[in-house]
Amino acid sequence: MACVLLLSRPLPFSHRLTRTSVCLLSLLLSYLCYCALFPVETIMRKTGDPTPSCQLFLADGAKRRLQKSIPCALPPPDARPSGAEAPRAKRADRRPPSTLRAVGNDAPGPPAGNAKFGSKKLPNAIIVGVKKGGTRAVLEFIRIHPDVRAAGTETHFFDRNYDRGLEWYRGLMPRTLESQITMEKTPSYFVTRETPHRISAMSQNTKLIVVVRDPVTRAISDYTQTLSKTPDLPSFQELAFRNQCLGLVDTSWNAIRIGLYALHLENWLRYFPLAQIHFVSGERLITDPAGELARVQDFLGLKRIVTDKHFYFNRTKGFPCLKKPESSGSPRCLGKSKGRTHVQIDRDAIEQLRDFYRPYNVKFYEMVGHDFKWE
Ligand SMILES: Nc1ncnc2c1ncn2[C@@H]1O[C@H](COP(=O)(O)OS(=O)(=O)O)[C@@H](OP(=O)(O)O)[C@H]1O
Repeated sequence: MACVLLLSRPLPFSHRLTRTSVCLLSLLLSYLCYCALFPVETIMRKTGDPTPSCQLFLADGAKRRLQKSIPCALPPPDARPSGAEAPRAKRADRRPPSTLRAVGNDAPGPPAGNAKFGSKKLPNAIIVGVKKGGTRAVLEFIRIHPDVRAAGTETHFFDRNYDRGLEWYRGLMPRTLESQITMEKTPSYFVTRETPHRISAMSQNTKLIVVVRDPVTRAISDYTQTLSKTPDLPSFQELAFRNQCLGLVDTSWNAIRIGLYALHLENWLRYFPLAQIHFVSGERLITDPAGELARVQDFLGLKRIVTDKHFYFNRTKGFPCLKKPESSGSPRCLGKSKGRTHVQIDRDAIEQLRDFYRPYNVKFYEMVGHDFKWE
């Protein structure tokens, strides 16, 4: 406008030059105003740019984890709940990375952050046993690793819910990014005959973790748990022996049967190579949780991120617990059902059970190539 008014009057050449400069200057000012009002980002979104950069909305840590999957690791359209918006459109999704590392408790739901990223996948690794071995401790300790996400509750898919199908099973899993491992734990799998075959039918590459513990202590732990729910239960000895004087052990009692590790393992080895099964010592898990977790991380091909810095020994509980996470919250011990005071069993019965299990234990040590020293 200013340009038009100035040019409408005849002026000398030098004045015309000045007017041209004024004109160019006003054009430049108009352009700058336009840029300020309509930034490039807005324009890209309006024109439907398909690859918005996630990095704009994520703090440093999350950026690093997402780098491999940029452009944005959105779930495929079919994996997103209907009507769900793309992550960047929602304020709630712009959570700090610390929430990705939320520590689970006894039977936790999925950590709050990261909820809309990634997709639900069938597990790459399963803690298959053994009951009362320390399976919850292993899952809760490994899931503080940023590259691990786990189903909080036991799914019992391969033993009790197999008829529901793999898609049902997948639906129970947390969302994961491509770089993350999906895990679950159901301790009864180890002693269920059909399970190895069914897991191998899902994927022959599934990594298996078995937390083993002295079968005598394990049986007493198992009995203590049942007794806490059924107070009028017969005595441990009555259940454990068909004839205690003759030292005849009742192997049909589940608390005894579960501890025959060598027999159960034979069944797994029909479907999986030994190298695909990792054995955690339930005893060392208590005395050296960081050492056991280092081996679990190596087995899963993970960087050793969970270390002794994450644990402290809680004297009141008598077990290792997780330290307070960097961000907030309080130290985390497992729930009351983990680390109970055991029912007192007389020494003779314990000795008889030790004699009974010895040959099975020796066979188990030979099979796995490791002496767990249960004496
Ligand atoms: N850090 C820590 N805190 C608490 N408890 C721990 C821990 N590490 C291992 N354990 C041992 O875990 C035993 C329970 O095993 P599981 O989690 O496999 O039990 S269950 O099968 O899921 O019911 C539980 O057995 P009990 O002591 O007999 O209760 C514990 O000995």
